[in-house]
Amino acid sequence: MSATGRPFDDIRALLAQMPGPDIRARHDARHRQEELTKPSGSLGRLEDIAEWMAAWQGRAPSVNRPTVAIFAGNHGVAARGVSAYPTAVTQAMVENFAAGGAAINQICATFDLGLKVFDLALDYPTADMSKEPALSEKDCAATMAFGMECLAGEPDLLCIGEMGIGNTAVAAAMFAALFGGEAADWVGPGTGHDAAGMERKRAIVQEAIDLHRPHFGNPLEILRRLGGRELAAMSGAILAARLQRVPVIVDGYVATASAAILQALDPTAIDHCLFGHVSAEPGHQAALARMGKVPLLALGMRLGEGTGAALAAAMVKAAVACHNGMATFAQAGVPDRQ
Ligand SMILES: Cc1cc2ncn([C@H]3O[C@H](COP(=O)(O)O)[C@@H](O)[C@H]3O)c2cc1C
Ligand SMILES: O=C(O)c1cccnc1
Repeated sequence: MSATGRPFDDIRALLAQMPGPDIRARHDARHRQEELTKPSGSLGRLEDIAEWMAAWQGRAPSVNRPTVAIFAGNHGVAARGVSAYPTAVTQAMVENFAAGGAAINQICATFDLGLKVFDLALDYPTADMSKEPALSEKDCAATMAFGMECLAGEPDLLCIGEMGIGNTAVAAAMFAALFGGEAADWVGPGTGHDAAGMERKRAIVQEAIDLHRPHFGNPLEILRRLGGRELAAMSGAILAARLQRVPVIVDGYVATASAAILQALDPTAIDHCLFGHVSAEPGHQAALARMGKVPLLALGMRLGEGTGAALAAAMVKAAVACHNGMATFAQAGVPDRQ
C-alpha cells in the first residue's frame, strides 16, 4: 500500500499498467487455424477461444496449470435474511471444499483443474450494506491485494468463483449501482426464496441502493460500499491476472459483478475474461448484455462456487488441444479446398 495518497490510488495505478492483447500471437493463431485439417471456421467459437488465449498469453496458447480460485466471505446484510440459508453455510462449505465434497470438487476432478480456496475473515462479516458501507477503503484495497495472491501458483488459465451466503443480494445492488434500475430489476432468488423471501430481499437491496446512490459514479466506491470481501478479492484477482497475462474465466452472477467493477473503471479491463456460463439467476443475462459479453455455456445452473467457469475451462482446454494437436492439411496429406 502506498505511503502517501489513498489506498485506491494503488489500484488505479495498476489499471494504468494493463498490457493489451498480443496482436502477433493472435495473428499466428489465426493463421494456424486456417491450416488445420477442418473446413475453415468449422470449430466455431473454439477457434475464437484459441485466438483469445494466444492474444492474452502472448504466445502459442497452452493450458498446463488451469486453476479454479474460490473466494469466500461473509456479509453483514445476510443477518437480515436476504438468503434462504444461514451465514454458517459459508464456513461449512469452505470445509466441504477442503474435504472434496462439493460440486466444484467433482468438476475439477473430472477435467483435471487445480482448486484453491481463499477464505476471507469469515468470522468477521462485513458491515451491513443496507445501513453503512460494507468495507472501509483501506480494507477494500487490502482485500483486492489479497485476491491478487491467487496468481502465486502461476496458473495459465484462471477460473474465478465465490462462496458467500447473501452475496446474490450484494451483486444485485452492485449491478443496480453500475447499470441503473432498482432492486426489482436485479434481485433474483439466489439459493431459492418463496414470495415473501423475495419481497424481503428486494426491500433490503433497495435500502442499500438508496443509501449509497450519491456514490454510484465511482466504481471502487460501489465495490467497497455494496460489495464484500470475496467481491473485492475477485476484482483484485481478475486485475492481477491481466497484469500477468493470464486468461480468466468468470463464473456466474456474483463473480460477474466483480468483473463489472473493473470494466466500469476501464472499458478494456476485462478483455482477457471469458464468461463461462449464463446463470439461471435472472439478472445475469441482463448484466452480461450490458457488458457486451456472450457467455459460453447455458446449462440452467445457479450454484456459484466456480462451477460454471470450471465447466467452461474444459471447453477452453479442448479448444487449445485442437489448436495445438491437430495436423495441418500438408502434414496429413488431406486435400485442401479447391
Ligand atoms: C449448500 C450451498 C452451497 C453453495 N455453493 C455455492 N453457493 C452459492 O450460494 C450463495 C449465494 O446465494 P444467496 O445470495 O441466496 O445466499 C453463495 O455462497 C454462492 O456461491 C451455495 C449455497 C449453498 C446453500
Ligand atoms: O450465478 C451465481 O453466481 C449464483 C447463483 C445463485 C447462487 N449463488 C451464485
